[in-house]
Amino acid sequence: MAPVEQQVSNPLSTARAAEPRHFDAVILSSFGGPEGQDDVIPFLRNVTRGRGIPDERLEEVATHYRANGGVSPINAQNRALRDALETELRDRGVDVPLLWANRNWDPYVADVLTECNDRGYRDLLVLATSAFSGYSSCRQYREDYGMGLEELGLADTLHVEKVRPYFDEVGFLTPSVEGLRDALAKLRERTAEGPLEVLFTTHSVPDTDAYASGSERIEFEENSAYVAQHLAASRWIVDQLGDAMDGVNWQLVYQSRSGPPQIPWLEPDICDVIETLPESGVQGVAVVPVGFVSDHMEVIWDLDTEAKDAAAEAGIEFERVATAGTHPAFVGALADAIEQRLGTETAPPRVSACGQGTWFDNCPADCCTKILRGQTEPRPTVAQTPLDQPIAVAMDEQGEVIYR
Ligand SMILES: CC1=C(CCC(=O)O)c2cc3nc(cc4[nH]c(cc5[nH]c(cc1n2)c(C)c5CCC(=O)O)c(CCC(=O)O)c4C)C(CCC(=O)O)=C3C
Ligand SMILES: [Fe+2]
Repeated sequence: MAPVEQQVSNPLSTARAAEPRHFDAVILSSFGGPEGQDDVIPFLRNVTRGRGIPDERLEEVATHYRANGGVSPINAQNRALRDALETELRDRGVDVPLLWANRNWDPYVADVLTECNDRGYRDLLVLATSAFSGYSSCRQYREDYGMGLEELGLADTLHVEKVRPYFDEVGFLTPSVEGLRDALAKLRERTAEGPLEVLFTTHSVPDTDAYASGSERIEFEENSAYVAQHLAASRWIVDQLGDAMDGVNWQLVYQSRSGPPQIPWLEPDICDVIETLPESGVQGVAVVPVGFVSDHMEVIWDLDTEAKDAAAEAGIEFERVATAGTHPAFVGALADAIEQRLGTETAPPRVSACGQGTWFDNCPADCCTKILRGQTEPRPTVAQTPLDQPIAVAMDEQGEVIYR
């Protein structure tokens, strides 16, 4: 568990909180995935529209889905998460409908916005299945809704906000702590006293995305909110394990790179690292997909197939830790975050287990900006704090919030 002094909200977390308000509905918002062989190519075209992903990469990724019957596990996982969260909210007496929408597959964001409008839901709270700051993980969700509203002519009718990135929630990190403890115990049984390695893994992104993540007004480790948050989450998980980490090295690695080879993405790649582990005598590797919330295709293919094969090739033992999925601690943390936005009487304080304070409810306008090819300005976006408004960037030693 987090140290006791972290169990209360701090001034930075409070300064970054939006005023609690009424929402007519919560929309669990995700990536989406194909549900059969015929969906695979249309889905991949949706994902890569205007992104310059080479055709060979698309064909390669298609084979991952094809091998699984053309079905991504992600939709079933999101249905399960929606059901679990719906039950949790009902058990808490929080009366708010929970809908589900995707960026790249049915049910699409625009269709769900239309449905909300038809049902008279005007104030909507988006909850993304992504825990970290970053263009793909946070801002793009705000753009999905900004563009959807504009397309439908509903920008003045519907009001959309988004739940903050929740990478620093105890409830999000707990499943990884439990899973890593089990994985290390299993590896110990199979490797006697030899050194072990823990690889925390997340989606690689182009360097330009990584260094644009967060706001330029805030300083981050490695100059990247995306990298800094993953490092903080990984360190916190390691700290919780205590003695179980004796003789165990850890590092943050990246997976699922795409895009043309001449464009730099975050490194090192997980499989490249696994290859070199025998050189330092490592006998077993535990892989923690800290960057993902469910065991979707990028987890079961890139880790359970490719990384596992790389470990076998290197002659070392392999364990992959489960993602948060529908773990009760995670579902509870998501329900807490919703209650905080609604301002219910039972809403717990905002607690950042591994950051200086929780992230912004409404991201600064300069957060994770990305101008896509053929554009001259950022796309329409919801749920942000205008540029001319100061933001809470840090907290000094006296606990005073610094604005910039
Ligand atoms: C940061 C990040 C997350 C984590 C945050 C989050 O969870 O949102 C994530 C999640 C996911 N990515 C997924 C799938 C894909 N991502 C692709 C492409 C890309 N991802 C990127 C980044 C991320 N992606 C980027 C910078 C690209 C390049 C093109 C672009 O800028 O858009 C491509 C195109 C082909 C390829 O190049 O691989 C596919 C098929 C699935 C679904 C898995 C399933 O079906 O179970 C999920 C959950
Ligand atoms: Fe992706």
